[in-house]
Amino acid sequence: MMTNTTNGDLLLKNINAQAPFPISFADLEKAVAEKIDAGPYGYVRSGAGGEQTLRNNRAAFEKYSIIPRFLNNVANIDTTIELFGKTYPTPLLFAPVGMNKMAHEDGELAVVRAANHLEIPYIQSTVSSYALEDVAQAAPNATKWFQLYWSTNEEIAYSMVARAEAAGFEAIVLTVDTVMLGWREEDVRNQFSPLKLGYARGNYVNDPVFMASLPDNSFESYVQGVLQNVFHPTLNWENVRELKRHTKLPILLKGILHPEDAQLAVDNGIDGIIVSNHGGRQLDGVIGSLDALPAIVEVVDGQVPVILDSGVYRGMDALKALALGADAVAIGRPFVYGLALDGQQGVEKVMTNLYDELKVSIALAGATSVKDLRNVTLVKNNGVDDI
Ligand SMILES: Cc1cc2nc3c(=O)[nH]c(=O)nc-3n(C[C@H](O)[C@H](O)[C@H](O)COP(=O)(O)O)c2cc1C
Ligand SMILES: O=C(O)C(=O)c1ccccc1
Repeated sequence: MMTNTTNGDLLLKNINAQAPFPISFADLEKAVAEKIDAGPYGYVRSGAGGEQTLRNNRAAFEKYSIIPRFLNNVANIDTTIELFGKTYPTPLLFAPVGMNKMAHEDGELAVVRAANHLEIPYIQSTVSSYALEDVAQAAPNATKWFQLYWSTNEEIAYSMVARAEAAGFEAIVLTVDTVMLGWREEDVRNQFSPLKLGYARGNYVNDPVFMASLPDNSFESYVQGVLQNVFHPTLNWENVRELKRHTKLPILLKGILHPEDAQLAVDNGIDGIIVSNHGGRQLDGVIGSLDALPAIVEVVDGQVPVILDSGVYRGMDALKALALGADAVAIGRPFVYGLALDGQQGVEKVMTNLYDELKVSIALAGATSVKDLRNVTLVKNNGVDDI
């Protein structure tokens, strides 16, 4: 989308807002901590183990600085991107986040409506509160991708993929970093398990293959069935090749951090890569996802799109990831906080603020488009490394 930056309204509309809405990630987090219970809040906020990965994500963004260029006429900037042959007005995506009823009764329905309104691709989780068919019906025109958690019983995985195809989802995102749940101490502290509380029901109770696999229709059998299937430590490249044979949709792998895995993904005919450490929620002590990006961009070399998530909390973070070669960025916790605070409207506010800051930042860096950001000069550690 060509955006005119001369109207000066981007910040004033927030300053003049009737009901002030938190704008920074820290303020969003604080407001949500005051609004929802400690269990769900801790579940969303926390990282695995000692939260080193969570800190590494932020540290990676904080390490980079821009050396801007001026006198470049930045009155019109183009924030459009293209993915799998479709054009989108912003380089943002909704990362797949499960169990949205933890944040708001409208859950994924509110988020996909926001995605539709803002023309931002929506990635629905396997462990969503609402079924993928209901999400599709809530926003038939939104671009929707389906995030697949492999199932121990692979027929369940294929059944969900077939349902997603039938419901108009346009890509499959196979998450590879969650073959079992990370070591999450905050949830132990709070004795909180959303899976056991039934928040992940949507796609499972509506799946004929899953339901036929249960001994009976009790809630306990359902919970046991999900736990047995959603964690799938045997996942391997042969499964990826099989999945490819089961769908015509493009397949992305989410959670790639090593350039050799990125190379294997391309060699196996994968259509896109999401560089991610799951927002620091899986393995602790992992490289910040932004720090993993450059080596992956190098081996992928434009053959397939590279999307980044984990720690993108403001427009300037998105700018840095795009400047380092990401084709788009996906947003996780910030939209969940918007959802918790004000449903669909809250999601729209959070994503709009992120986008508005990105627009201002592209212009102030002296660039005129997302592609042009690749030419922006970035330095690490304030440029003092070589001194
Ligand atoms: C509450 C919560 C639930 C999540 N559920 C899923 C999921 O079901 N599938 C998945 O692939 N990633 C899931 N993620 C990870 C996100 O897709 C994304 O990788 C991560 O949130 C990005 O980091 P950020 O929160 O720092 O933006 C979840 C993240 C959160 C915070
Ligand atoms: O909480 C998560 O990050 C997540 O991805 C997940 C994975 C499996 C079951 C429930 C949630």
